[in-house]
Amino acid sequence: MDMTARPYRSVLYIPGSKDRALDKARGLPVDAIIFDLEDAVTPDAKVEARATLKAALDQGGYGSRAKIIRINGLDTEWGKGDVEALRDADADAFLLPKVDSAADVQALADLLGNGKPIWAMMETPLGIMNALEIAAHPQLAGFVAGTNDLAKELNCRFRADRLPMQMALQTILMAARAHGVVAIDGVYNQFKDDEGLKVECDQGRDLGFDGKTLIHPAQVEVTNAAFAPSEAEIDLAKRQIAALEEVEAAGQGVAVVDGKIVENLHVETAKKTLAKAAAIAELAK
Ligand SMILES: CC(C)(COP(=O)(O)OP(=O)(O)OC[C@H]1O[C@@H](n2cnc3c(N)ncnc32)[C@H](O)[C@@H]1OP(=O)(O)O)[C@@H](O)C(=O)NCCC(=O)NCCSC(=O)C[C@H](O)C(=O)O
Ligand SMILES: [Mg+2]
Repeated sequence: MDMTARPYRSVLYIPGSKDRALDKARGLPVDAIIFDLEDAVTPDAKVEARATLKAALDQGGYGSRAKIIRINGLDTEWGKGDVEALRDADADAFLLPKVDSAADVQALADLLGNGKPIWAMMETPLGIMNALEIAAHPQLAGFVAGTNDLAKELNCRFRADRLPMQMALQTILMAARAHGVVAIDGVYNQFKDDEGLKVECDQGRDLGFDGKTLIHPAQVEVTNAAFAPSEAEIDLAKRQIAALEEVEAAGQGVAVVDGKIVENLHVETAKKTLAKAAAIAELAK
């Protein structure tokens, strides 16, 4: 699967130890799943979770959802065993927590030995400061913002506007875009607060994130809507493309739509909007 051309609006964490949640996810309209062996699994359940997760992946039923396995850090007692147990599992990528540098990504690449795409949790101060070299690693395909760990490391407060996080979030995005990797926003912890979730989704979308990580099925609908092109955006994209075609036929390079200029670069964005809408429609089939 091409991991960069597909939608990643909703990316749900599922504890790899929980049979019921692993089963529930087969019917949820999420774009991607992170099968978690790290923070969602207690230390006493970590070894057993590998077999539980392997059995769920062997059984399949996750359809077109991207399947990403989050292992424990390679500096923990479980990381290496997670890779050994799951390197051949039916998954699209491996997600490494608390990545500090490109060397951490290389250590996982060496251990995997199969060229599988690697995603990085961006959630440590060193990781943020080294975002560009991490994104440049040839096996690196995606970034996930770990805003809980970041808040812990920064000793910052949780605010609705996420002001203390902005430098980190934007650095993650800059590095991701510089190297063409996917960028997914962090989780919203109050999983019963749809209004707050919507505000945070809209901020993440405004910043440029491809989607948001989620902790509960109740968060899927709001998130899918927030990260999909709206009807108004699709309509505008179509009109921009048509308007530029029209002026180009008359030998000009600038059109005006709704009082704003439209040039080739705007049409590139418009075409991406339509392609994303089409990809989302394809996933829903
Ligand atoms: C938060 C939860 C502990 C709540 O669980 P629970 O009380 O069981 O919720 P519900 O009773 O409302 O569940 C209803 C049904 O939905 C299923 N369910 C719940 N959560 C999930 C899920 N994540 N994926 C799939 N299915 C789920 C339940 O099984 C119920 O099903 P059924 O009985 O058949 O109706 C729980 O949601 C949870 O554990 N969430 C995941 C927490 C998690 O993954 N944490 C780690 C990731 S966050 C993080 O680490 C981010 C990053 O690293 C950072 O630093 O920020
Ligand atoms: Mg974390």
